[in-house]
Amino acid sequence: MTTTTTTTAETVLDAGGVTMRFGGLTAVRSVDLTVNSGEIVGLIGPNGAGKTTFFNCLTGLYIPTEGRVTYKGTVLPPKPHLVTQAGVARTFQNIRLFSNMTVLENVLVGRHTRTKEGLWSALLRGPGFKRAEAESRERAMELLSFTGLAAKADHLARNLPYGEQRKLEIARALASDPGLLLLDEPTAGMNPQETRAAEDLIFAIRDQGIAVLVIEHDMRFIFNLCDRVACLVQGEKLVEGSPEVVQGDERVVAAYLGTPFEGAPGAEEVAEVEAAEAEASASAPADAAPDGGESTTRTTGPEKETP
Ligand SMILES: Nc1ncnc2c1ncn2[C@@H]1O[C@H](COP(=O)(O)OP(=O)(O)OP(=O)(O)O)[C@@H](O)[C@H]1O
Repeated sequence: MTTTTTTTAETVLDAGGVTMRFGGLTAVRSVDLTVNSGEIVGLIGPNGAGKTTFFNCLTGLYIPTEGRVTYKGTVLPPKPHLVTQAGVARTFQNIRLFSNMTVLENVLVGRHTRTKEGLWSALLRGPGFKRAEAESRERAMELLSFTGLAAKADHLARNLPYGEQRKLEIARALASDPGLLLLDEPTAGMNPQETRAAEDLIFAIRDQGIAVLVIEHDMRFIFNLCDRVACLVQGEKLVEGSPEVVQGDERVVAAYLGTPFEGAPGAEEVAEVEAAEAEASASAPADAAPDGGESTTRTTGPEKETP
């Protein structure tokens, strides 16, 4: 299903007709999605549905084969650092911290897109650089307090427990002062307590005026957190709506359980394969296996041993 999106003054992200092909594989097919200010939007879908590929198209890691992506009405440049500079920050499915740097240093790295001091100023450590450095440290410490990591500012990132490493990734993303934050599986590997804390943190980020788009497999988390949810299946947007609408949609349930329904992307191909298999097993003698091995015809009852 594709919905018509209307650009309003409130639209932060507007992705229209985004398609990404890798050779013969269409990983994302003509996906439209908007995120408005004050919103937390969820992106769900089974493994391989194209969620991360779609994120990569939004953040300049991939240049979409077709479609366009705008942030606050301006087309996003096709380079990750320029996308960050424009106001879109992200975290990754696999944590990407500088593990041998301290927690504070990791956040300072995320701050560099917002500092204007050049290389010479940094090397000569002039007054402009010192002032900018002090401001960056102050902002970084604020973010560490906001994410609950201030007491660990001097710890090496690699020594943080897993849940805190994920929080640190978020703090680092926030250091670029984004208007939109993209989170790719922020609770992956977390225990229930850490997941609840992550939920509170994302609500707090939204309350600071940052729109959020989040990919997640934990359905309870996503339906509790999001104002709107879109479900991708085999690269296409299948359903979009409120958490109540999406979780009650039989097509979403079927996609997760792997049961294709009429009209689902790929359902026709699955039906064809099933019909061909049924025809082949109907025409083959039950006790004959074409390759001389075991017959593929299965009976429903317990198999009897032949004497
Ligand atoms: N760089 C690439 N080159 C070729 N194929 C790719 C590439 N990246 C992704 N794909 C393919 O695109 C499809 C979508 O993958 P993607 O990782 O976007 O799915 P996903 O919904 O994020 O899955 P998961 O929930 O498992 O992370 C998959 O078939 C994947 O193998």
